[in-house]
Amino acid sequence: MRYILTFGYTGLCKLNSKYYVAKVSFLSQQPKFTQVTVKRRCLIFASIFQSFFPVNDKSCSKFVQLEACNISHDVQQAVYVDNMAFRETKTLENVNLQIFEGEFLLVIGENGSGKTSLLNILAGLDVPDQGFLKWYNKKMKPSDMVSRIGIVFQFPEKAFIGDSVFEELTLGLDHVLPEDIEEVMEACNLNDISLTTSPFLLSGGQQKKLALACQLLRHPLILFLDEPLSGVDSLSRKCLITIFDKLKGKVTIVMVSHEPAELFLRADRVLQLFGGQLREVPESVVRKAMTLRNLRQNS
Ligand SMILES: Nc1ncnc2c1ncn2[C@@H]1O[C@H](COP(=O)(O)OP(=O)(O)OP(=O)(O)O)[C@@H](O)[C@H]1O
Repeated sequence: MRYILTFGYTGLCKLNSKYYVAKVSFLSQQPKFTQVTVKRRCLIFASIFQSFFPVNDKSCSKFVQLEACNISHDVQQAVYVDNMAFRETKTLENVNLQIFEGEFLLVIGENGSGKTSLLNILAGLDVPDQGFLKWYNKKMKPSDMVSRIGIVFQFPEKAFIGDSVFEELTLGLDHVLPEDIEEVMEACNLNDISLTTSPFLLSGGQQKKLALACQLLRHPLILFLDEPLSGVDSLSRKCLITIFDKLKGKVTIVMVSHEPAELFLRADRVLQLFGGQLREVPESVVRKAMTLRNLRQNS
């Protein structure tokens, strides 16, 4: 079998000598095809792609010939951090961490414990003073990672630059189908918002959902989410959690939260930042915390 794929969830296919991008939607999980000019071929993470769109003769519709090259099955670690310290914020010391492809990692910790600092380093926005960090066993260059990392900041409005919701959603993207926009807006419970509205005029919760919608349109390999549920109402909370459930296992998610009730049992691992170091919260502790919470809610 031959196929060419660009990074992530985007497949390149050939039909009648023309190339098409097969975008596999996070949300509907259906491939959509858009004609493109091929600029480069590169390594793909077949395991991720296949979880969405199993690549075999049956799953490719008749008219799609998936072509050629370079498939890597051995990429397991999305992020590897060795003995890292970040002293600028006086928060992180000797942090060791491996994040696996497709994992949903939840990082908890008190205010000021360094969760955002850690996220910024993992996303390549800050450089540690000590230790090192690599993505995908160095198979991806940091410059390539930039476009493959999605980050939703704690205060996303600080990062908005578009004059309208539409501009914010499509900034830097070549091919955006109107139905893709519609799909993410609906999934993020933003369908009542006009695309011409300024992102700065949205409420805090709407801005958070817009920031996530922007990232979903970009099909990141790793999604970093800083307090995604804070400041959103219960309906939006449910809708965001539904999105996280859909993404789970298909994209690597690193989420920071200090109010993790709904997230505890969804995460594959829960890590706590304490005294500058990361420690794993055992599953038994997570389950006990959830049981106590349920008991309190029901009493
Ligand atoms: N740019 C900066 N320069 C210096 N110190 C900083 C900077 N940013 C954050 N800090 C400090 O680093 C510490 C950790 O901040 P960080 O935002 O990483 O914590 P956090 O766990 O995300 O907190 P919260 O839960 O309140 O969002 C805090 O004491 C903060 O004052």
